[in-house]
Amino acid sequence: MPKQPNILQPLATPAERIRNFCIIAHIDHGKSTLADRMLQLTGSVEDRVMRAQYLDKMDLERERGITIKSQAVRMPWHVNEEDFILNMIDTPGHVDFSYEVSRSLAACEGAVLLVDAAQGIEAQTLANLYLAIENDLEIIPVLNKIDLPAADPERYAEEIAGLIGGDPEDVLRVSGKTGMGVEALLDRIVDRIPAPKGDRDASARAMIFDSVYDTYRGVVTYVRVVDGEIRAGEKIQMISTGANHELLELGVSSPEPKKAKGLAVGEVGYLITGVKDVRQSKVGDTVTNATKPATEGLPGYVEPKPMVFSGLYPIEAGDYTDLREALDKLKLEDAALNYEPETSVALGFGFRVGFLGLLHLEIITERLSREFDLDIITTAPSVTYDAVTEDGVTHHVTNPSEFPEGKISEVREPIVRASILVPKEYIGKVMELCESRRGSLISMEYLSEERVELRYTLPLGEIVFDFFDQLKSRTQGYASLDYEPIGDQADDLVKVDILLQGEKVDAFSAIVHRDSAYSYGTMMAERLRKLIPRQQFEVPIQAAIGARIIARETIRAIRKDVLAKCYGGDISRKRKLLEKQKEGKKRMKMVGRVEVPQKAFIAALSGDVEEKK
Ligand SMILES: Nc1nc2c(ncn2[C@@H]2O[C@H](COP(=O)(O)OP(=O)(O)OP(=O)(O)O)[C@@H](O)[C@H]2O)c(=O)[nH]1
Repeated sequence: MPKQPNILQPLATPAERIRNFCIIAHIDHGKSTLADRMLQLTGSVEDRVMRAQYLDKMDLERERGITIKSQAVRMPWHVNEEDFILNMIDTPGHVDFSYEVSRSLAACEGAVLLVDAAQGIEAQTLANLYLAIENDLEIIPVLNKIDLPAADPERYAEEIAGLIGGDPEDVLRVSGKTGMGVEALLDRIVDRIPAPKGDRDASARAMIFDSVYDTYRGVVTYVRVVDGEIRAGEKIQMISTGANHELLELGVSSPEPKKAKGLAVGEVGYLITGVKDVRQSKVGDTVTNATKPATEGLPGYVEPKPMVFSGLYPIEAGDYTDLREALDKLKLEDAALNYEPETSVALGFGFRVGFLGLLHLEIITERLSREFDLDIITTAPSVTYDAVTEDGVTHHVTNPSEFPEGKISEVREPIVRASILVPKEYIGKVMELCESRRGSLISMEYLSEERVELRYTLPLGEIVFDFFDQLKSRTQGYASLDYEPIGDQADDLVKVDILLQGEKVDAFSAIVHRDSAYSYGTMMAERLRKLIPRQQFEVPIQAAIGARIIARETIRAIRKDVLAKCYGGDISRKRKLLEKQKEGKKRMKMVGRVEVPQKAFIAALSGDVEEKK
């Protein structure tokens, strides 16, 4: 008798036995813990080797408890006498990575909507739910953490049913921690989520939903096959660039990588082509067979676009080359990271770096310090402005110091639509904050008796700074925020320069609304007055819009004579003091005639200001 193909093996699994799903949840609602239980229950990971948050491979992720990179896992599940393959696609939870989230969702037919039974729906639950609905996914609502004493499943089941329709009784109740209800959830995934559909005889079309750089294996590209099949050993083509690549390895993660003969319609797996850089294998792109390429890519491909820019400078000038090398390395694994060299009077040689958002910035700077042991200073994050000069030319400004001089007819800035969820008693405080940041209210909607969703349009430049911290502190941590860019808009924006004895200090230039120009100018001038040591002459510190001075502080003159103290004393002590002064000078930057310790610049940027002695 011919041997039956084992349908649990890749390439042999018929599409109708596959279920592709993801888990969407707000941060900390227990996605990773639930994924761990699923791995255990399906026998994908033995109890012996199970460790908490198995799928969060990066140390930094585990420590911060956030998921940065999505991964896919293939798990067998047996129900009603039949074998199935469940592909769980992990999605990053944060707004900065929403494009990656949308691609992960597009690789699935269904989504488990996971909500903490003690917290209820939060902003990221909603944002991801909307994305899942846009992608036509079947939604399976689930309340998690029902083992918690504070859990209130009845109340939140109502809230969820009110949001997505259906019966509150239909909302599953599980505990990722104890494993309660998780088997029933796996059964329901098989039952409710549609099997993938595709044309097995067509040229291959597989969507890249993740691309990860691995030091040992090079770039590992995760794909979901939509049509046709990809076989090990063949040549593949990237549709966006037309580039052909040799397929060195193909396989599935179960969850450890396992080589396979191929991937057919509906399957999820990884490809290794030997490319060195994730830019050659971009999220959203379509992979096809090089010999019989599909003519059209799958819809939805977008180039990642940096939204927030900041200058990164080594604190020790000698670390510049190390910083460049570190950025070059990070770029291999991060297609959204962009940078170019930049010099600043105040901070020396560094880089202008583009990020997807603030969390992205934070992750990169933290990795530079932890993994590369670099001490760096970042300038205040800024967005991209379009400044139109009177001659009709548009200047794309990612660094305030590049803002064009002379008459400007219009300045446009990026705008986002923000959704903020808060308990109703904080509505007033949130509105106050949004209004102080030039927000305009679009709508206000009660999700339940307690909770409200406020929608605002806000300039991105107003929220990149400390908006989230402000929001949290005004609502005792209860508010959650999500936003998406919706284009740009003109406003009365000006560049404020800070001058030391008439010389501009580039690192402190900022583009702000005219109404905030004065407060920005006085704040920076005051900080610098406190931080810069007295010189042998008087030093004016000014804030200016163009040629117009809007604020002024003065550092009074002093004659700093180090030798005065040892008048008549012994010569070796005098020499020592002179040496010491020379040492100190090395760390000084000259702005015109003014000597400024680099420390002062750093402190002024970070707001860490103590009055000098
Ligand atoms: N009591 C209880 N705690 C849980 C349960 N599931 C998760 N937790 C805890 O909730 C916290 C967050 O869980 P994670 O699994 O890290 O949450 P996550 O949603 O993956 O978080 P992100 O990756 O940051 O989005 C951890 O401290 C878990 O131990 C549960 O069912 N019951």
